[in-house]
Amino acid sequence: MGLTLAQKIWNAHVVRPMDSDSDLLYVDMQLLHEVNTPQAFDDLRAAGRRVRRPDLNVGTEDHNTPTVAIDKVIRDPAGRRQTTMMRQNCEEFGIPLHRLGDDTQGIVHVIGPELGLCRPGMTIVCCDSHTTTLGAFGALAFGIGTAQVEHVLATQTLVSKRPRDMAVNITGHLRPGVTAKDLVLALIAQIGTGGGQGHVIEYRGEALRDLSMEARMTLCNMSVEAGSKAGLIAPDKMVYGYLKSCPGMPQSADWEREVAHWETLRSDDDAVFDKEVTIDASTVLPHVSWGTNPGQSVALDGRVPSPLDFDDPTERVAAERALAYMELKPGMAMRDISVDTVFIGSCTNGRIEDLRAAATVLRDRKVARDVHLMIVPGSAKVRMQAIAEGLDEVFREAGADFRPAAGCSLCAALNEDRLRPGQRAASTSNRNFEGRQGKGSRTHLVSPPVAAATAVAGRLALPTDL
Ligand SMILES: CC(C)[C@H](C(=O)O)[C@@H](O)C(=O)O
Ligand code: SF4
Repeated sequence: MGLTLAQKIWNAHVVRPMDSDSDLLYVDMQLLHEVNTPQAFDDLRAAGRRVRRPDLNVGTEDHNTPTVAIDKVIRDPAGRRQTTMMRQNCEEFGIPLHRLGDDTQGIVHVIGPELGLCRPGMTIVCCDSHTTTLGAFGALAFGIGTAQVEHVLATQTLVSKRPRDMAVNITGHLRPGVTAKDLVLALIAQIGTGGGQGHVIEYRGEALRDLSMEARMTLCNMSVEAGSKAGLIAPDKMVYGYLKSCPGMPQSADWEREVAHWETLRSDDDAVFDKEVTIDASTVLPHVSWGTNPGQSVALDGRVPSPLDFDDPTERVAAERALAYMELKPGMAMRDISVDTVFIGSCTNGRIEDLRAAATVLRDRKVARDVHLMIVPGSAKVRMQAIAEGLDEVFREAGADFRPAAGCSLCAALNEDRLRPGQRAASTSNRNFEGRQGKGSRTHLVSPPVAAATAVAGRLALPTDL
């Protein structure tokens, strides 16, 4: 029987089997940020251990860091403490750190690719659930907890449960104006937030070949919102083209050899997946979430559903609760929902292509008077690129708040950027749980073009509505 891509990568990294369902895996790269890591370093220190391969660990500062006044002391005490510890820990253990203010700093999942830290066939872990993003490069990349971080620091290996395999077959092609964000929201609405539980999703199908690296990263990023361990896409020319210009890549003959190896990284024709679903990309419309999990999403053309629309009792109760929290009435047109905040950023949609898409909509237009449009680049590099292309001018002219520093910002409200209770945002991020953007805040997940159009209209809107 043939093997799936995920199985091939997994098998190539098994140091030794542990028990019937888990293996000790070699980890090619561990990425770190300031949340969830201080404890791992403390425990390492307490056990008198060193970091086995400081060269295969890389840190950044992203969750707690401010996006304004970055030259001042971080005001929030928790943020200040975690960032300080990150700096001390990386210094003490010899791990390279991309600090706030550096040209290479940014959200961990955005800088990983930029710095050429992820290549096809690698195993990559990070103390963060959206590590799945890096599956866009044909790597097996997933989030781990604090105790596992310590284990990887000490040994560069990890005990992990063998995942099952799920194929998401994407047929057809996305319509103009429909993005990878819409595709993944539609997928999660179809399979549910537990649809990928225990599985690695491999996205397959011709439609993928049209998708840019940014779009593929958006898709893989949100795989975790379907409950999956990882999401990946077999590498192709698009991946090689992206990587070619990244730092540290092999040159000439070595590069050719590497590419020849990457070409073998695909599922065998007779590989068997434990689960398989199909989604026709040509039927996907721009999507927006109405509830408090990413699966509670509908087409923007649609209406807020009624709990009675759900046959499953658990889903019905969840819908009732979500509608109460979101203060929405069944049957209301999604387009009639007005917002006071729009956030464009995060590891889902804070890349240059996302900022370009927003700028295309905002050019020669103004943000609605009562709306605060906050645009936070995913990395310092994205920010510099946006400025080089004059996007910052477009944002300023439109009345948007283009932040001078990169980070997670309003995606998780772990720094000073947060909504007040009752505020409502359209957000290009990935999670819309209760209180995600601040206590009592309400979030509608959208794509970058919809976010920009919504900022102009003051209510959920498509660019074609303007
Ligand atoms: C803080 C971090 C551990 C968390 C995650 O794991 O995803 C965060 O990035 C998030 O998006 O909620
Ligand atoms: S941008 Fe949001 S989802 Fe991504 S790592 Fe940061 S907090 Fe998590």
